[in-house]
Amino acid sequence: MTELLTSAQMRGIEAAAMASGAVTGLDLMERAGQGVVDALLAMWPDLASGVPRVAVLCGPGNNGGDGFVVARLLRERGWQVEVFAHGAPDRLPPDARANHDRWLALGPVAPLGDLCGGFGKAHVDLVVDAVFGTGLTRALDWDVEQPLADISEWRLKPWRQGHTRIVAVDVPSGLCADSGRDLGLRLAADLTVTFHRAKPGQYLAEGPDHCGRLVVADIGLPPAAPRSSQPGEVTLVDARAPRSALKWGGQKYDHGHVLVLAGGVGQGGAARMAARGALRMGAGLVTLGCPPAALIENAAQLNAIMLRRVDDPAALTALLEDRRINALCLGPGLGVERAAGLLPAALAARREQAAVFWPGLVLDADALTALAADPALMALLHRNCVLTPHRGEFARLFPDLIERLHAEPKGGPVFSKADATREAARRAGCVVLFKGADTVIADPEGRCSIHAAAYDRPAPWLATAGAGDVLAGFIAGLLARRNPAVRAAESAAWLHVDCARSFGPGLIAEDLPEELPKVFRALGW
Ligand SMILES: NC(=O)C1=CN([C@@H]2O[C@H](COP(=O)(O)OP(=O)(O)OC[C@H]3O[C@@H](n4cnc5c(N)ncnc54)[C@H](O)[C@@H]3O)[C@@H](O)[C@H]2O)[C@@H](O)CC1
Ligand SMILES: [K+]
Repeated sequence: MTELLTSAQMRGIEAAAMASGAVTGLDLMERAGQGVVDALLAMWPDLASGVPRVAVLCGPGNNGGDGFVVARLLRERGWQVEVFAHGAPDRLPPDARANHDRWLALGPVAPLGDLCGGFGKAHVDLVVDAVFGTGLTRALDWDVEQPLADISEWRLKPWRQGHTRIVAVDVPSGLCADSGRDLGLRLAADLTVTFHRAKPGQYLAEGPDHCGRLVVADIGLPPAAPRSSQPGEVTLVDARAPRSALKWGGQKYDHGHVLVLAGGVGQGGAARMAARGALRMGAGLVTLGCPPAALIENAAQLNAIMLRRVDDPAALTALLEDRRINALCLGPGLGVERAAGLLPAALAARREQAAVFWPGLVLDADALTALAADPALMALLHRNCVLTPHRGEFARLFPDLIERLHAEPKGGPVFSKADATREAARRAGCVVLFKGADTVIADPEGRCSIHAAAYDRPAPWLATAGAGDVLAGFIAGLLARRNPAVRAAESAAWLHVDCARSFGPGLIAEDLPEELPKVFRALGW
């Protein structure tokens, strides 16, 4: 898992490094500026061969300080650099002020407001956005928003010659680094160079759409000791996540038995896709449990997946006497009424071996709607449950949290999807996987991770009917294989996107489980 750092955590690490005497603020600022220059030259090597014209936009804090360093380093390369600043120099923090003054020996500083209307007919190769970084505390005022908006518009003018590239220092100005929420974002970047570690806001909400390519520059801050994620931290689900799906041998009963509960006649497709997902994920056995009237329909469609009749809660309780069933999936195509009926029996299932434990339980779709309608059920959730709401289901379950998430952001850092998911998991007492292009997974102890289908992992084809049913099945499969709930959710989210990316355009939900063998092979398994 890759560590992500909020603004407050970043400030803490910087302060600790400076207090230890290992670095000074000026060292860090110089390395940050150098990191931006290195990254932009690596992305656009053609710029190095000419004498590019650059506009550097500097703000009133240390982000602006980084901008003054970039301006100086580019000027020293012989580039034509103009600097525009927002705020009075005598109010700059000391390191930013020092770099402002160093720049003054090389060139003037014009007010940011001079950019209203854009650059006119001038040709500009590169704009460096160093107005606000992690210190953004409120929405942009119009006197900052206007010039940034004007540059955005100016870029699209048909009479302009050549391409103007935008590099954002740390985050595009107006993006909340913690939440990815828009606090007056007007200028999307082609490249964002962030420092030490990426920030949650670069993966959440509006972040990925506005950062362009994301590069993390090392500025010599000490690395955190390697360890698994801790309460209060946010991590990024990375390519190490799918390891929990790896099979090491054993016979089918060693890999668990998933029971997927299905709904009535004509409603079985979603549950069958979930079951197929669980089976391909390596569960030793998968059984579909449906009402008697739907047996023929399901029997006609299933081979490796077993079929059992589950009429009602009593039948489910009886079936769960089979102690080999160690994971359940409720929701896809189940029907809200049947879900409400079966949920108490599913939640009551316990196993006693060395200690009491609960079978893994994925609650999706109709099971979430049933859960939202009956708060008493919420109290029965246990730590082997995984709730997989999309935004609408999350709103039914936690209306106050969605209201906070949708409220117009005023001050920063803004309440984020990570905050909302973490609070939901705490209340539910189980793992919550809040779906989206920015999927967030949290456990009741406050651990939180993000899986973003963005940057080098976009998966727009996943927006297709039934994709969520397969994800529920993937999680159930990994739970049956005795993965902790949070790890099952993270691995499933990663593999789900990988399947979509491996299949590519034209994907339908049925393709996702069938793509898993190819994805596993590509992982070298
Ligand atoms: N934390 C670190 O370890 C490092 C930080 N560095 C840079 O420092 C940045 C953070 O610097 P700061 O904390 O000074 O924060 P910023 O430079 O992002 O901005 C803070 C300043 O802007 C003002 N402000 C905030 N929101 C405003 C708004 N909407 N309208 C007008 N003024 C507003 C604040 O009052 C403050 O004066 C990082 O993004 C990064 O670029 C780097 O120099 C390297 C090391
Ligand atoms: K910025």
